[in-house]
Amino acid sequence: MTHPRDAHAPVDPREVDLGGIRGWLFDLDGVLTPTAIVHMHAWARLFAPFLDERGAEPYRDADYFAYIDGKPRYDGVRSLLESRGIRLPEGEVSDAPTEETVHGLGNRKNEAFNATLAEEGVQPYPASVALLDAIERAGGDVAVVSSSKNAPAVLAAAGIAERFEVVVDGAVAAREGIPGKPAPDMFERAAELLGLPPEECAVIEDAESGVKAGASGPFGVVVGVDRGVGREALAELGADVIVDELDELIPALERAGETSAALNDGVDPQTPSPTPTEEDRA
Ligand SMILES: O=P(O)(O)OC[C@H]1O[C@@H](O)[C@H](O)[C@@H](O)[C@@H]1O
Repeated sequence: MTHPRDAHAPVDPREVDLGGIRGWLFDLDGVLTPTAIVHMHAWARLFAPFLDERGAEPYRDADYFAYIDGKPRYDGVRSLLESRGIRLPEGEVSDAPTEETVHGLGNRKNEAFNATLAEEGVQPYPASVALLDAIERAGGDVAVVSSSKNAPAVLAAAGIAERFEVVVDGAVAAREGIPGKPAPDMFERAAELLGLPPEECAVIEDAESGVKAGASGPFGVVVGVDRGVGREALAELGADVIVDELDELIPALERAGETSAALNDGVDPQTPSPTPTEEDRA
């Protein structure tokens, strides 16, 4: 599938035009908190022995990025099983973690995830908090858009829950029947809840499925955060700008604020200030 962003080479984070952006739609795991790695390890704890017992091709970290990262829980299970040609009964959400069903396996992984979260806790990425602070100073709106049904628990554990009035997570998507990533719908719903057109919102994502979701919607800008997917892949998927850490966007955000303040004052920000006259100095 092609989409309008395919043709664009990513712009430098210092050069990106954030002038029209009023809303910021943040993925959670791997963007605000280093929990992508907790999810990744929990999936490995599920699938390494599971595939081994079946004599299937062994589980590798690359499988996480290709089939699971960013997708709703049971979609991740289905996608990985499909990659190995394994079919299991769907089962029910209420299945015990010991059941050999799609839902049982997903619930087994969820136990592993919650055990690690409880044991180790979680701290947000400092550079992501720095960007949140800068957005707050600039008067922007923020939302979390996460496939995870554990998003509220992760936000609370990281101490950043109160920063977000809008959270569109896996539970909200299931309740409202919103298609999960890589569809753009969860991000569009978050923009709607912020009361902003998607064109005035930035999508911030680290996962393939999430960048695809951003690039296939009408969002103002798609920011790819490289936490392992790789710059080249993020660019191919349609990221407009790629960063290692989110504080790299702060200069562009501050410049956009100065530009709009100058425009509001009727001053062309491109025009250098006139040389002060003797009168000015007096
Ligand atoms: O199982 P949960 O917590 O609802 O999360 C679903 C998915 O949420 C995403 O945010 C993670 O990137 C995935 O790794 C995870 O599988």
